[in-house]
Amino acid sequence: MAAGRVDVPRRSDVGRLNRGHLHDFPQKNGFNNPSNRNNLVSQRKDGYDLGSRRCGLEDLVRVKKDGTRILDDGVQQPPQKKMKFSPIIWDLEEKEVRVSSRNRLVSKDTTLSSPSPCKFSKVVSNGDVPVPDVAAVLSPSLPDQLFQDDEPEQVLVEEEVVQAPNLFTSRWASDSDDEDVSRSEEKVRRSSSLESGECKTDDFEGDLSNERSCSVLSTCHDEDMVCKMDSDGVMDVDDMSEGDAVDESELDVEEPTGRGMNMLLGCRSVFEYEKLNKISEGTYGVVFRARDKKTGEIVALKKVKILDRRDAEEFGFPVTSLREINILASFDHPSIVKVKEVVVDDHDSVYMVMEYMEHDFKGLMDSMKRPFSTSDVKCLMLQLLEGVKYLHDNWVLHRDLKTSNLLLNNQGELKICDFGMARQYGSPLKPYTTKVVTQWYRAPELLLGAKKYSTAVDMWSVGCIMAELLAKEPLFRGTSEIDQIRKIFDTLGTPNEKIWAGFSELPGAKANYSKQQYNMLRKKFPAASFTGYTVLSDAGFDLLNRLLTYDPAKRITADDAVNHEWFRELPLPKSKEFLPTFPSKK
Ligand SMILES: Nc1ncnc2c1ncn2[C@@H]1O[C@H](COP(=O)(O)OP(=O)(O)OP(=O)(O)O)[C@@H](O)[C@H]1O
Repeated sequence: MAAGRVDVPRRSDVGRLNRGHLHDFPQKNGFNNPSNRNNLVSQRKDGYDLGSRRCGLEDLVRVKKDGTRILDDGVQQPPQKKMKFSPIIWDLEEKEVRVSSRNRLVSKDTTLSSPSPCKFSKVVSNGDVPVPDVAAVLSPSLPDQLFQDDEPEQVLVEEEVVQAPNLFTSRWASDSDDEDVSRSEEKVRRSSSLESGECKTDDFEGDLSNERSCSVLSTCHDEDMVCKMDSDGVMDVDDMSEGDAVDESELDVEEPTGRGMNMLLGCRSVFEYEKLNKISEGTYGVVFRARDKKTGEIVALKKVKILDRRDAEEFGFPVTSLREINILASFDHPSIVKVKEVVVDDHDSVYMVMEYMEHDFKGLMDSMKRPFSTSDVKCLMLQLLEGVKYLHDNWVLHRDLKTSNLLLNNQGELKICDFGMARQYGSPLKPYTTKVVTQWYRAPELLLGAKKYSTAVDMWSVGCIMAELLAKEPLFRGTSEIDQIRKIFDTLGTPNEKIWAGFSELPGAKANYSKQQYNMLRKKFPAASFTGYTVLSDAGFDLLNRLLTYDPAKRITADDAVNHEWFRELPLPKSKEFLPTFPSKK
């Protein structure tokens, strides 16, 4: 453990132990390794930073025996109040956008200090969907004057602060950062004289050499999305289409790291980068290849798509993008694409600056003549599973795992990208939208309309990806939802109550499906083949079968999949450096 760090037991450990569905899972051929309950420790040994957190508040917060925390200023904090994983704070009560004392974050962590050139715009509702007003993108370093007013008992404490790269301690900081920081702090202090901490920063513009304000980040509107706030004033961005519950119960999820907090604060200009070419244009963003003018480093710039700039006031900042920035900026794992910073342009368009990855697997496999070898696939699957395990350990569902969202660089590193559909989940499960996961990779429980689902939906997608990596073509290519279900049933057999308890109660289970009695998957992946089918050992097939298990409660977890026998039998997983290289896409 690094000096000055304290180890905080992770909630995800508790959750995993409580999930219990592993007990239902049939023990077969010894492939089902018991869940590694100590995986967090072992992960740290492997260099993954999952559990270690630096508590920057030791001397700021004293804890009474009953768990009540007492701040230095004497404010008592109710026991067990946790900050949710969100650097954005919303205020439902106030009509005007403002910094509310109720949303105060207290931190003595100077590494989290940053100027906060916030420029807030009003939130506009379309009248149908209740859109809450945005309070602020808060800087933990906002001066106390800003908060010295009402309701001290509701002060939120950021309990476990992780030291992490941020704009002001990273290489992105300019030489004059210290000066800029203190200057902008001074500006914020002055602006704090505004009523109730309203943060008006228009007059910062042009004052900070390399920064622009992030006005867009304070507005949120999406047809199907609303941003909920719990009683603590902490945002829970949610998708309200498809009858998602407005469950006010405390999700109470910890923030994986503290990085996200700072990403959204002071933004540099996109003109620090030279755009080279467009890589791709997706639903939520355009992705460019670009060069950092200072360092020459090649990066990927993902421009957040706002439907029509003229209507930006109306449409606001897409929630999917807020989610993505929130999550990506907070995570730090070798299998998750890194967001280096968030930048804006002259028109307040927002860009995520990401590490550049030369390939995505969809494009790659389209251009490959032959499929990956078994040891290549094992290497790739291990990286994917480690990434998914990290997400699930940190209470995040990706909900859109597919080959085009898996990137590969020339060092053989696989990274998961596109967290636009990702969201936190909690225990007990709440109903979520089922319109997630691109159809071909969508789990049967989603296709059949289950509103409560969990990590197993990602594991199904991983199964589809494993099959695709092996065969170089998608496993279930449905042309519609019903065709997707049909294709799955035709291959894996039509499910019933016996193999999937609760199946018959699913909304989609009432339809009259043709009865396919047998699981035909082995035919597609035989143990030996002279006909060109992809060969897969018994252990490999066992893993694939467990990933593609109907009953989500019995589907293998990322934790168990990482430890599956297949990865230990010959041929062993290739090491990353020996993966084949491919001509870089431009
Ligand atoms: N860091 C990166 N480096 C290189 N290419 C990237 C990077 N991030 C994304 N891309 C490319 O851009 C494509 C789209 O990215 P992403 O999925 O994040 O955008 P999106 O708008 O959410 O797309 P979609 O609508 O397909 O979900 C990826 O498939 C990949 O080809």
